[in-house]
Amino acid sequence: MLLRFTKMHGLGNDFMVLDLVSQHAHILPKHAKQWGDRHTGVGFDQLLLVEPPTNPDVDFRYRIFNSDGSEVEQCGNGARCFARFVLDKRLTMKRQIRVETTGGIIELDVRADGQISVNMGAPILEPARIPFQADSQALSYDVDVNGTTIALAAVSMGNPHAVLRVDDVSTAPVHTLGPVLEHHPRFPQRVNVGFVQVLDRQHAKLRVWERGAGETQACGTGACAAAVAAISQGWMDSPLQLELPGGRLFIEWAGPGHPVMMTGPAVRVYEGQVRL
Ligand SMILES: N[C@H](CCC[C@H](N)C(=O)O)C(=O)O
Repeated sequence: MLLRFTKMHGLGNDFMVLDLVSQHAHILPKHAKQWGDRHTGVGFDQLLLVEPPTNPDVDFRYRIFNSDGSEVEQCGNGARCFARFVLDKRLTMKRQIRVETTGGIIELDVRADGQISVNMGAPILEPARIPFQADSQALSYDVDVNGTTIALAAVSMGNPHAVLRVDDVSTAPVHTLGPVLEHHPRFPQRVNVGFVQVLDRQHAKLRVWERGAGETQACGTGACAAAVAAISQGWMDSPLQLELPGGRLFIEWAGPGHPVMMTGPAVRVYEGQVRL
């Protein structure tokens, strides 16, 4: 069967989006891996599935697969593209949308200026729920990597993140330390790895090695996790701007127990069809 899809991106973090409200198909991890290949497939960082809700209190369900085929709990840039998609496809007329993901319920606000604000929920800091192996919760943890001690923050936005402070993102070991930490045994479900360079109290640069996708042009949940780590450790204040290789995200967080608010763009690139 032929399936219609839309190719989209949020600051260069790119997605194949499938409407499984109007279309009916059983998508498997192998499809994400096959279609995610940038030479023999569509090519994307993540595959997003838009489905009817399983919960009467929300408008849709949205599932996320990395290009390595792994299904994950949350995707911030994908959430904005999801909101743009369901409006453009007239799957809803609402501009405030509640959607359930494996990582929890998030609320999206499609603003008149085209930017999309997402209530990403409160960050999870308890090690066991991230999950991250640690004797107790802390703002920063020392992790041994092949005999070298790495200081990092551990934060979940529904999906797990490690955040490291660096002096200069352009020389950060994203492609060497990133994959090693992604697979570190203290992160039993692997981890996304953010490298943040603080510029001042309200501006920073960020690069992210994503679990299951490698370095991406932007990572929404990574930006939220980096903001939580920077504010918690007294490096920065809310609201703040994070400059990623693909562009800027605006983050607000009022502290523990409060939700992280993320605002940014979502862009449609082209429509296509794939054969299942
Ligand atoms: N690679 C992530 C999922 C995509 C997150 C990212 N694209 C975002 O915008 O939040 C993970 O395995 O948890």
